[in-house]
Amino acid sequence: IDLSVSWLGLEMKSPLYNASGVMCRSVEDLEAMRASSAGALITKSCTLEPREGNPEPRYFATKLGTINSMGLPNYGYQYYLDYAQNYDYANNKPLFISISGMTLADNLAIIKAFHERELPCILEVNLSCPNLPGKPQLGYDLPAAQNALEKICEFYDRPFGVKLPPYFDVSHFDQAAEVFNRFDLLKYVTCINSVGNGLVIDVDAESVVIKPKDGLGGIGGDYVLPTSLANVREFVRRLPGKQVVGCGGVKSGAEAFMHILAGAITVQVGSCLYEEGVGAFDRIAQELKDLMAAKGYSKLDDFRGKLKTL
Ligand SMILES: C=Cc1c(C(=O)O)[nH]c(=O)[nH]c1=O
Repeated sequence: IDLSVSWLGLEMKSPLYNASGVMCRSVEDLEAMRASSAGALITKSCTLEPREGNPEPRYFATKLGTINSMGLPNYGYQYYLDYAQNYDYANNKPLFISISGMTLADNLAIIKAFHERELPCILEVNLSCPNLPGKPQLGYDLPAAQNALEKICEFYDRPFGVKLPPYFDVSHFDQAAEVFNRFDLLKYVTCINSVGNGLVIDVDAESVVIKPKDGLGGIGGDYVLPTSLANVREFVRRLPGKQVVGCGGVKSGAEAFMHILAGAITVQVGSCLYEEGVGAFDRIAQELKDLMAAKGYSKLDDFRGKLKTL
């Protein structure tokens, strides 16, 4: 059973890696990811300056998933640029860098800094952080997203990706795809980021469970699986020549299989990785292999994008 993926001129031994934000803020986290059986690693979205993030508690897990309002805590882009500069690309799994500047100017400055160093890492522009009080998600402001992509593509000349929020209306899939299809160097989209501004309530305490935004936070885990699968399948249909990375609700081989059946090129693990640790990559990969074997598949392309309709 072969789980390898070849895309973006990269080779991955496993389709599984972390969702940005989980196990990727510090060098220790990144080294744990690099030492794991994940097929790649992506850094925590970074800003121009280091950020503490939102007040705690800002993360909570339930039986069905997670809620987070971290508020973009990160060590500032220079920290991740240093890591990317010292990374041994020839002998390691692919490295992705997530970028989420507080303003367009910040995003352009960070991307320029990476561009100047001509590193093999792949940039992923986050259009979907739901947890910055007062900051609308670029992914939900398509003219602004298009403007940002135009400004980036004025100078950035290498393949890159974007991290998308979930969309819930077919007209929005159409409108978003119309923007993304304008940019040849935009080679992939990652669907989805957390489902923004959910509210988890503790009945006993009669209280919210996280402090920021009076309890509102991005939702992940089982709660979001059908939404993430729909976003993957709808963007695969609408973005010819681009790839879609599946993210959302992956906790076993079955969900990884679903994402790939829906057309995902690779699959990210967020909430489950946060709760279980890097062992999740070994377990999920084995479950995926067992599922493939039971179905007579020997490689991912045997079933990728072949979701049947009725
Ligand atoms: C980059 C900020 C994000 C955060 C955060 O740092 O609050 N949480 C998410 O679920 N998704 C994000 O994109």
